[in-house]
Amino acid sequence: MRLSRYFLPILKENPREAEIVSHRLMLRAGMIRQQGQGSFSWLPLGKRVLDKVCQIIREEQNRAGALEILMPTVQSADLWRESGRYNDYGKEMLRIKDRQDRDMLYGPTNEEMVTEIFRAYVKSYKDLPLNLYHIQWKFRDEVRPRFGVMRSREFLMKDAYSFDLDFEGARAAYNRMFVSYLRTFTRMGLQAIPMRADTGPIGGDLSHEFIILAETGESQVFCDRAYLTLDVPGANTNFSNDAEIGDIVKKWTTPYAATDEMHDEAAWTNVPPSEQVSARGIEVGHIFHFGEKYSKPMNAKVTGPDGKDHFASGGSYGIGPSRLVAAIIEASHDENGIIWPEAVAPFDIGLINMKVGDGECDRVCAELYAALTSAGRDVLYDDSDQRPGGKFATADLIGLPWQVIVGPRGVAAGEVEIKNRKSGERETLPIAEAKKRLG
Ligand SMILES: Nc1ncnc2c1ncn2[C@@H]1O[C@H](COS(=O)(=O)NC(=O)[C@@H](N)CS)[C@@H](O)[C@H]1O
Repeated sequence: MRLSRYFLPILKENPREAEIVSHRLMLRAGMIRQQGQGSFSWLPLGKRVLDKVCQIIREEQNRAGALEILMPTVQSADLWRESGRYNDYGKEMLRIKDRQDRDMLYGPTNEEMVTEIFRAYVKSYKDLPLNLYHIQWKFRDEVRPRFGVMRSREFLMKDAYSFDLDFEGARAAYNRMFVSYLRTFTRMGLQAIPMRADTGPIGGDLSHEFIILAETGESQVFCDRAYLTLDVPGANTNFSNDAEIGDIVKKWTTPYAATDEMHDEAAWTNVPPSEQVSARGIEVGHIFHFGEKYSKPMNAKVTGPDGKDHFASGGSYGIGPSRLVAAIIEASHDENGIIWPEAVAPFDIGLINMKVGDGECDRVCAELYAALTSAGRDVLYDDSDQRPGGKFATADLIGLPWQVIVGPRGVAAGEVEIKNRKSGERETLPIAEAKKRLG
């Protein structure tokens, strides 16, 4: 992609409304634009990152056996009246009237709707286990939206919903999602720690939040240092083996970890002081087991092996893709800007032409762009008329993992400079070598 043909509204100054670094950098890097309170447009650079985050989530949900669907954002209030949550949900729910004056709402979550889908088709335990998920926009009229997309009113959520015959099956479904989350956040370059959590308006009695440690996090968390070095399940994890998955969950829930709502001071004293980590954290995922909370009032039941009817035992599993974009920046930035982990970077390489219009520089840039692109790399070619200093600042700000710097002196010697954004390491090498190294 040529920068001269892209849409990247970089801000030179720090926007005063941004209180935390991710909000500041997302605005300055031209990734988002605020459209209203807690409501944002995703501009081209931001949308590329959001899509990569969603793709990793999708791959790991599919690996764990969940099936992707897509449900509407606007829901009928009648469904929520069946579960009893229409009144309970409170002021966070955006309530709407349609032209026939029917009560509608902009979905804050989809437990009722997915239960309606389930009860319409699934009648036998032989059709279980079933886990349906979607990646869909939600609206929650947060009393205090802030920190940009970290706590917005309209936000993207992956929400998965499992259905099983009994608690044993539902616990196995919960465990599969738990392990899937460990893999998901690791692939984004994040260290997420599962913590026993409160269940709130979703309900149930078994819940874990997945928290990444960051000093700007809204949650206060306490955990054993052991979590920082546990090895994350590999791509060969057998999600069909309940025992194997259960062992992984046991390993990841034995050392102490709790959010402040669930913190147990007595248990905490059993953790050696040298092993105690008390920090701020960002909740990037939250999983719940809630049994018959929705299937019973909505009469979603299956015939069991005993020939009797059983209300499905359910769970729901949320991840915040739009929040994750901000969380990744909180976890990976420096004073010059964002440092994208390769797996979610909007482009792999920033190609910087220090002297646009110079025949040799233009030629070498075109050659490198063609070679790297045909090698499958996403290249953002800064062919703008900015001065070199401004180009370097932009490249550091938007945080692409690699920069290739093409200058007149270098090309005269048949060389270019490559720079790794994370380490800051620079290396001058022959053009052919650069193609090989980054291609
Ligand atoms: N206001 C918000 N802005 C951005 N992301 C949010 C917001 N509220 C929640 N999220 C993200 O959405 C995830 C899931 O939200 S939740 O309320 O915990 N869970 C649910 O709604 C369940 N229905 C899971 S299917 C959270 O872990 C968080 O990462």
